[in-house]
Amino acid sequence: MRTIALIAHDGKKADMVTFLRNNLTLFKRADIALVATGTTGGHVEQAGLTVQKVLSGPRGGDAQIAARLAVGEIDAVFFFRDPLDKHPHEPDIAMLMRLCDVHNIPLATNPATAELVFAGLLAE
Ligand SMILES: O=C(CO)COP(=O)(O)O
Repeated sequence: MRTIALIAHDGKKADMVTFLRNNLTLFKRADIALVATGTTGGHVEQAGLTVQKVLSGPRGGDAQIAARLAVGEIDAVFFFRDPLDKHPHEPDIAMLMRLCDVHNIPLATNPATAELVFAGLLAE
């Protein structure tokens, strides 16, 4: 079972939904579990997928996902960041990205990279 974390800033949520819809059949595979920050998770559900939702990002959701990946519970993070907007929880975002590097967890910050990482995960 592979677990993928899905996170998208508000300006990138539409991109996340498009990415999920384009890969819906593959995401529905029984051996892939999804976890998402709160608001992103709602969009994931609307796209037709089952997802475990944690808190919204600004309320600590990024930190929850970071804690889980630090103990080996998450295999990849698809985090569609909006580089053109400010975020009050920037320290949490930086922490999540840092822990991906500390623990060598694939981190895709845009759909093009996510396509490649997802294909790699499926090929394993
Ligand atoms: O803020 C986020 C990531 O930093 C995303 O949080 P939401 O999915 O709750 O909008």
